[in-house]
Amino acid sequence: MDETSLAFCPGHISGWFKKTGSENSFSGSIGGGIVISEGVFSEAIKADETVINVCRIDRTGNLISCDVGSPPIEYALLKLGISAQITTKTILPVGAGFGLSAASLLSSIKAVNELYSLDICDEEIAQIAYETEIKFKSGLGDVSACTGGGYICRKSPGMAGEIIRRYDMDKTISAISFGPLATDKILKDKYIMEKISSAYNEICPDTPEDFFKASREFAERSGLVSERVREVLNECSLREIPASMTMLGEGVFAYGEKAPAILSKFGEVYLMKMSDSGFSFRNRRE
Ligand SMILES: Nc1ncnc2c1ncn2[C@@H]1O[C@H](COP(=O)(O)OP(=O)(O)O)[C@@H](O)[C@H]1O
Ligand SMILES: CC(C)(COP(=O)(O)O)[C@@H](O)C(=O)O
Repeated sequence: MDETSLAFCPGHISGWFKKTGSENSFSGSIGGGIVISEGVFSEAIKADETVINVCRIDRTGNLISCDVGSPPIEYALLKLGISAQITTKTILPVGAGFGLSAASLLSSIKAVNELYSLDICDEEIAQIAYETEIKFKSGLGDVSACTGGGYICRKSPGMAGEIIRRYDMDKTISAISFGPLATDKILKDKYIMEKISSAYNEICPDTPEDFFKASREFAERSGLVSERVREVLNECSLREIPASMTMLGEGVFAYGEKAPAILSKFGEVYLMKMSDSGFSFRNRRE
């Protein structure tokens, strides 16, 4: 049997963010988010040609569907000068604001690092993932977020940026998605990005409730809340359930035990917790 290497990276839901750098350069972002227990598993096998299978699985790990190809991961492997067959697996929808492009990059690079004994340290792995994200405009701050766990506040951008991580978010986090918002298109839209910038409020909440309050205030000011998202947020407000919009996806994430029942009226509910840790190697087998 072929040698297989498995790594995992948690996803990251941004509650608020602001792009940093000059108008046409994407140096990263500052903002707040939650590193979540659901994310991406990447399984790598040595191969002469790179093939990336992007798969959805159900809660029990059964495959639902797979697509072939992930330009960011293909690019990262090319930069490393290696080829591999990689299968990424996640229960979460792609492009829906769960930071899966960053998670799939980090878990895939970590997996091939072990597979080929490349001896690249975690900081370098994150740097490659970060540069790839910026190049493809598939994310700005998710890579730095997923180098650790917690609900976080990124005070400065990039891999050397200052991040405050808090860990007292113990209750269930639930989320629904109405569909994707293409991160690269939004990041290239000058009008939307200006609105997002002016919605930004420099804040570092120190309780889960304040985290959701700050997220909600940003979402309201950002102009990104759709009719469908608004309906769910209103329903949550009525029941005093902390909730906001998943950045950048047309969806809602909410906090606490009352939330799943309310969200389930609107769509499939994804249940998760805050993750205490970032990306990691899982195992290698023959
Ligand atoms: N699970 C995954 N496995 C492999 N590649 C992925 C995965 N999720 C996202 N990507 C890649 O990243 C690109 C952009 O994703 P993006 O819209 O930023 O999603 P997200 O909001 O989940 O981060 C996708 O078109 C795909 O090429
Ligand atoms: C909000 C976003 C720019 C994109 O997040 P996603 O759509 O999940 O890739 C994120 O990377 C951030 O900088 O906060």
